[in-house]
Amino acid sequence: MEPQNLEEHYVESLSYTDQKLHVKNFVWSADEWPEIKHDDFTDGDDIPVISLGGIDRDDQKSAVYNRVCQSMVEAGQKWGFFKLVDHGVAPEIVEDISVCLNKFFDLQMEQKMNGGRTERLPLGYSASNIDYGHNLPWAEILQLLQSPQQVLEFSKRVYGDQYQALSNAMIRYMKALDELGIIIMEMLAHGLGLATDFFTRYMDEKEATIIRANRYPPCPLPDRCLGLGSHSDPHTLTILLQDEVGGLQVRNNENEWLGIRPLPNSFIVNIGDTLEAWTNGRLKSVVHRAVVNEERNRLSVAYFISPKSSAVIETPPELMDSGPTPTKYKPFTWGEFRKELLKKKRVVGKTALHRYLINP
Ligand SMILES: O=C(O)CCC(=O)C(=O)O
Ligand SMILES: [Fe+2]
Repeated sequence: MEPQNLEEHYVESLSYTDQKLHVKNFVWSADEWPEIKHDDFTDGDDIPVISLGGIDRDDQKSAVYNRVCQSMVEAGQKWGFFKLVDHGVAPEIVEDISVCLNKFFDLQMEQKMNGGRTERLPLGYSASNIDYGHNLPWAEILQLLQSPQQVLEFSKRVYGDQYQALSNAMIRYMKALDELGIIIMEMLAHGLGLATDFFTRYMDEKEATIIRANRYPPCPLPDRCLGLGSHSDPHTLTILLQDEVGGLQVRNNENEWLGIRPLPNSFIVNIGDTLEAWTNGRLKSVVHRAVVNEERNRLSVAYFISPKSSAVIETPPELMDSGPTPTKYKPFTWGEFRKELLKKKRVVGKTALHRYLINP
């Protein structure tokens, strides 16, 4: 069918009961149209795979611990991304959250809207992001704080007294990912020659850690729409779960888009803007996006890890450069950066950190 005809199709999966949307409402500006498809992968050209098999956190002098820390830092420098296997999160925890989130997204819109995002609380469920006006994401989104209380409240609003399956799955998953996040942050610090607790000493409170589930419905016009446009993650570290469908693409050092092949039982780990600044640009926060496909729903779950709001993001002496400008960024607190982010509707590409650059 011609794109013009497809554009007239009604998009039930992303329409609210009082707001009917058609494919044409989701067509992006032509310069953003993806040239590679959700399942275009290049053999031998993908982000590194790192295994935590045999890692003992309490034996930081061991050769294997040091080798894996080094490979994490190298991946963070070169790609900003890696796949993590043998990560120690129980398969049933991952299975459970995937099943519960897919069931949630399968509900009728009216029921999902009981947990809808409101002006007061910019979290909860939303179909796309209508307030962007144009370049609308082809995605349903559920965002919640790492707060068992908020998760329970949300589950009860959607499911009434049947709330426990979703809230239990989410609370368990968040706890497991907090633990994994600490291990990774310790290993990155160690690999950079910093005290192992250099980052994690600010991470005992989880007030600003967020879970975001994205479900991308089948799209009749995937070469003109995007699930999520090109962006970098503003937080410190992202641990992303993606199903087997494919759609995550990362921009490499040659500015080309690269499809990330789904790998069973793995997570994708990527460096956020805050960690790039904290490490004086040693670790890179890299632009990525999600493309959609004609046939299948795709689920991804991003866990955005952050320090507490009062943490000062400031380059440690070990990572300063020689020469007249030893640091690239002015110090800032995560809380201040986060407040700025919340004011913006959308951050395109990699622009959020620029105002802290010493030499813009
Ligand atoms: O769906 C994906 O693979 C990417 C999700 C993502 O980048 C995000 O939620 O920030
Ligand atoms: Fe992202």
